[in-house]
Amino acid sequence: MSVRVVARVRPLLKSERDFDVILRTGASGATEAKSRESLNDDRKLAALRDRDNVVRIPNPKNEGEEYTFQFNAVYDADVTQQELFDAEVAPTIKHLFNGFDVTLFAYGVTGTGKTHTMRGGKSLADRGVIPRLLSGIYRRSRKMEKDSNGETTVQVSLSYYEIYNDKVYDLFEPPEKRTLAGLSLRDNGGKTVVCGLTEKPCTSLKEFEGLYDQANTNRSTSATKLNAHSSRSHAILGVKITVTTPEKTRISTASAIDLAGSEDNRRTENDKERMVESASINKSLFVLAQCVEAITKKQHRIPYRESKMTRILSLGQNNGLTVMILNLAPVRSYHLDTISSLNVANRTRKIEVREVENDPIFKGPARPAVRPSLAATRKPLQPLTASVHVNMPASVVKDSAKKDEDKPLKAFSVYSDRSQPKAVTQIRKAEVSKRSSLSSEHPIRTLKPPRPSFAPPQMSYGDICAARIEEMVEKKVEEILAVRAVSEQSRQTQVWELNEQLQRRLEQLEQRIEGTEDARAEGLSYLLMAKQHQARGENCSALKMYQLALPHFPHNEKLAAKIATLKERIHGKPQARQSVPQVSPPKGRFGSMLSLKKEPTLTLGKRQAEDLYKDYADQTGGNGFSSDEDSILPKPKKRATSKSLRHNGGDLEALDEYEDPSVSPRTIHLLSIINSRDVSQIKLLKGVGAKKAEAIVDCLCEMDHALGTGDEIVSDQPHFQVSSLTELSTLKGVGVRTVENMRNGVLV
Ligand SMILES: Nc1ncnc2c1ncn2[C@@H]1O[C@H](COP(=O)(O)OP(=O)(O)OP(=O)(O)O)[C@@H](O)[C@H]1O
Repeated sequence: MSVRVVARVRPLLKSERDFDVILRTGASGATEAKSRESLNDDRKLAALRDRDNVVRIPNPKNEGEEYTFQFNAVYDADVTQQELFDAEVAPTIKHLFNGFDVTLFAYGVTGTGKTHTMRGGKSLADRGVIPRLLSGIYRRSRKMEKDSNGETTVQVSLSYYEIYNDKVYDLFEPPEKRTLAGLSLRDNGGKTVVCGLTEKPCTSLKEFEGLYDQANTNRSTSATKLNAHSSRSHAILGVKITVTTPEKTRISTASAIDLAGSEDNRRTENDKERMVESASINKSLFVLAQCVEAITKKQHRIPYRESKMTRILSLGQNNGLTVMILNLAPVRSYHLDTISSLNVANRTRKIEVREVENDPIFKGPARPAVRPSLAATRKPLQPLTASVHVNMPASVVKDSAKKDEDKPLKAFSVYSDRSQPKAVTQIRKAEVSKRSSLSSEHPIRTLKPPRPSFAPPQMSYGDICAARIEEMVEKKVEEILAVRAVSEQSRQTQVWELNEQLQRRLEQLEQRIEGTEDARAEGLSYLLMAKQHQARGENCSALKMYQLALPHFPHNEKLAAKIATLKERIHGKPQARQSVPQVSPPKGRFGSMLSLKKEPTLTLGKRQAEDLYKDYADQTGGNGFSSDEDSILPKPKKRATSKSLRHNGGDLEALDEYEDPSVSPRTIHLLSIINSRDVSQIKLLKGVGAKKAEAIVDCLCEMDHALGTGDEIVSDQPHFQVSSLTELSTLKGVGVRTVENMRNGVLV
């Protein structure tokens, strides 16, 4: 069965206008919605399913031409949360209880309604797929338990985690418990599992709502220009259902995935932190698209392992049912992104998923464990006489049937591979010819010469009655099959052992390369950001990003050349350099907060530096800085000024080697944590507690105010960024020792 792909077009947002709509669906919108209102529930559902399942969008290069994409279903803006759930998700619940895994995931560009579809709003009507799914699961559980008079029990447990910047974090754990590396992944019997994930039993919908809401506060979301509550991570909710009857236990899992949306950073105007997230989101979605392409083209290598999200989603590898909800925005500003989403979804539709239910666990005496792949190719061998009869003349069959009545039933049940019946066929042939020879009284010499092991050479067939021969052959067959079964078993054991060894080796290798991969991904993120800065003409920021990328690609001549060209270009424009000293913070109070060895504005883009300079010039009546610089810049709080410039001596020299942030990935990582201003992350650094972390963030905020970039969310201006360890060591509450400690504790 293929992945079921359904498209959902969201309504226009307040800021969008009717005439910008470019997407057309087969259904005729509002009129159809009205006509559906008059129908009862079942017919409504049927009407929804019968709609024309196409999405039409103009060719961006030729508006007169239209592309048409067909999906399993298409839902317009007028389709309610309830209708979507009833049509697409409710039918999967019964499969879930029959032992099938179910995967539901929302895919689309940022701001197209994925979170609205999966989580939804607070009101009853607005609830999304996830709470409705849980409600359906609990309803069915109660019914099953009631109908079986309590003999069947259903247990539900939840896991919830996010993949943020390609690291896995447990959403049931508070953010301060997170480690920098996140949770690791492991392959377990063909499924990817997250190690150390919390699994919470959950007995009612109310309990679920409490857990889910609480966990969502731990999820990484932020405001971007395209979505005020943009998901910055992929969120995966696992609902494990254990159905226990007196005979067996069945476990199945529903995975509901709200993917982060791809972002066109020419439109988002993201800052550095959002850019890093965005690069990671875009990369994982790009890998997903590559996987989809590779699967549909039946390529040997599917790049699942290139991103944690694709590894977990395992599209086309997971058994059970998979539903992809493609979220679409109907307006022109999404034109190219919409076409690219439509293309990916269209390919996904062709991916075949094995509709295999999970094996039940039987109660009572242990049954022989048969691997599913073997079980599929093996079948119990019929008692030999039965197979012999198939090829025998009717008269002989009758005769022997009579004899069979007197014989005890054959109790053996040997399993054999389908590819092995050769031996049986041979014997069968011999049997048939023997029998026919016996019945037609043909001379014995027409028989194939008997193998020595079957009958002693001195034995004369003439002396042996048919029953005796049959008995001997059966005995021999049993012996051979028993030997085969044993050798097959030991072969299987060897294969399993080998597989396990390979698996272990693979895990070790993965652990080893994971560090390298992470570093590489980080390097790529910097490159991406550098390109974006350069495209916007922000050469200083671009240079900085290229320099940050350099340690990840140390022998890349092209990169080195790019950095050199950029440097030349920047130095060739003296006004940028000239502007820098003018915006550098005044000495005195402000200067005591930071080392002025490196001007803070160097961490800002050139354009911002110039803007900043203009701001200051305006305030001083166009004369640039006044003589009393303290009166130009807002005065920082007193406590931030107490830091003395104590780094003139040897301590700082120890850090000098790190002055250039491109020197070590460890330094870059440490600075990125500091610049994230996330107290929960900073306090986890070695030698830093909650108080110190808060003091650091306060100090950085004061720097923003001092530089006029304090309005974090609204302002397009960048925050003050710490760009070197020396600079870090001069922040309030941080000394050289602390910096060394922090740096030593960072794992990269
Ligand atoms: N079907 C819908 N009906 C009403 N409002 C919707 C619908 N779909 C989306 N919206 C609104 O559109 C906005 C963006 O939706 P949402 O946050 O779900 O997007 P998203 O795809 O999850 O974005 P991101 O990838 O950035 O997280 C929200 O204000 C949401 O309420």
